Amino acid sequence: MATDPRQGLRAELRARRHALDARARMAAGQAIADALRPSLGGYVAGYWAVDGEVPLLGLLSGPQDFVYCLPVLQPGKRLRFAPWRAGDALVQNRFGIPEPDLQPSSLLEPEALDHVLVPLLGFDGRGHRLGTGGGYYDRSFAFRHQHRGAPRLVGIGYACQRVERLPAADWDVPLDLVATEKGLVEPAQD
Ligand SMILES: Nc1nc2c(c(=O)[nH]1)N(C=O)[C@@H](CNc1ccc(C(=O)N[C@@H](CCC(=O)O)C(=O)O)cc1)CN2
Ligand SMILES: Nc1ncnc2c1ncn2[C@@H]1O[C@H](COP(=O)(O)OP(=O)(O)OP(=O)(O)O)[C@@H](O)[C@H]1O
Repeated sequence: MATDPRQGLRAELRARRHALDARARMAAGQAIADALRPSLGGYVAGYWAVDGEVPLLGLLSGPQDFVYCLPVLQPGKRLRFAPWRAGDALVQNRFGIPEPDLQPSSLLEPEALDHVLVPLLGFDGRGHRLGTGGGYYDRSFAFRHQHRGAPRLVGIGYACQRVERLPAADWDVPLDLVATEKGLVEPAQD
């Protein structure tokens, strides 16, 4: 949307992320994987990092007490999720992001997940998130407005993506936690 006041902020936050070199990104991904691993179990949705996002593949090395899943685009700008292990088949979606090549009947609904590692461009201390602007996560996890149970939504970002306060929209689904290379951020109440 050309008039979305968040667009300028998205460009600024994207530039901050691109300023990090590959080494810093890998180190951040490893630190975040190490910090989160002990708390993970069941079905865990990750993502295939693109555009300088925090890489999560560190989660897949070493012992794993959870089933790692990747998002799969659905009609209506929603997401479902597919278990994925290194070596499993991938196809590119319309944004050029690899996703598992599974029959629709094998995909998991968002409600079936235990933890969701949510990619973000920006976050604030209240657990509000700025994403790429498609509303995919907000739409898919809108049920969290009604009940605060599982899945646990964990934003994944670099510390430099924190802003003082994001303009919150009605449809924003707040994060339960944000993980950065500098540690875990527990959202504060207003
Ligand atoms: N790694 C990763 N996977 C993800 C997301 C994400 O943010 N990161 N998503 C999080 O939602 C979903 C995909 N959402 C996306 C939304 C917009 C664009 C994008 O590039 N938009 C272009 C416009 C392209 C077009 O409309 O054809 C743009 O903004 O310039 C990409 C992915 C699911 N998978
Ligand atoms: N629950 C919902 N139902 C219908 N539309 C929604 C819902 N949540 C978000 N949207 C729509 O999605 C659009 C994009 O939302 P927003 O800018 O918050 O995306 P985002 O969180 O940055 O993106 P993403 O989750 O894909 O990374 C908005 O125009 C909004 O109207």
